[in-house]
Amino acid sequence: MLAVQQLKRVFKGGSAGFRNLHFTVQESEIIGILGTSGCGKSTLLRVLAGLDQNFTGKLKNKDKDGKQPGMMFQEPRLMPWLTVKENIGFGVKDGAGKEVEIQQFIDLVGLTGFENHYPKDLSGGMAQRTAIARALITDPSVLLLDEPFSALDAFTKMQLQDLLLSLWEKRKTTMVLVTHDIDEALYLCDRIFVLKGQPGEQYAELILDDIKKPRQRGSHELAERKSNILNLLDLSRQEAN
Ligand SMILES: Nc1ncnc2c1ncn2[C@@H]1O[C@H](COP(=O)(O)OP(=O)(O)OP(=O)(O)O)[C@@H](O)[C@H]1O
Repeated sequence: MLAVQQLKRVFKGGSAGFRNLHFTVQESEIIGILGTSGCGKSTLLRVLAGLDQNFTGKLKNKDKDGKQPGMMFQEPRLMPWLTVKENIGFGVKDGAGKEVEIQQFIDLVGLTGFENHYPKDLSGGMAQRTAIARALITDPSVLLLDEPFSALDAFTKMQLQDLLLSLWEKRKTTMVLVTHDIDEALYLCDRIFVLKGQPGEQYAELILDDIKKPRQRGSHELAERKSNILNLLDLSRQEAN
């Protein structure tokens, strides 16, 4: 679904981005990207999304039907003059099934009854539900998520993680999730890439597909992996010093 080889993006004047990235994302996988601040995670997602073309190396980001990735950000980026229904349907071509399809996505993300609300009348969690539906309705090859829940309170965050998981169970959408939240990555992901340095480079890959989903938050298994990741991040800090 997604493959990169020797991928590199640095900015003018040598400002850090990332370099030496090689990975492949298989259909239906959820990949986590973890790394200390400034190691190029958001830059990487922009390149994967096709929003930044100033990279070197190889990038394959379209599926066999030519579909492109979809993107979701920390803030919902809804159009304030459009209702929930109109925001979700914005990128959908007009046609006989359009209304039904929009309603299906509204139901899927738990916004039934809020179709005609405007963004200003939504909670942060509801706005992100709208953003998830808007991203998924275009049936992207891969859903790229840039810290999608980091602005939400802990309770809403867990609800939306569960929503994402239930959508994945129903639709098996391939996802790449950039997050600062190690617990979130452990709860959702099949593999986690740890980046380090400036420019960021691939430092480690953790494989979690042996732990069945839905996972138990705070379980012994996840706690063990968490301490693993913390060690990796501590090591990367020591090396940087
Ligand atoms: N448009 C730009 N021009 C110059 N430098 C940039 C630009 N965008 C990002 N950078 C630099 O690239 C590096 C990586 O930025 P990026 O936002 O991708 O990191 P990040 O890992 O997502 O950080 P954080 O976790 O803090 O969000 C930073 O050092 C940043 O200063």
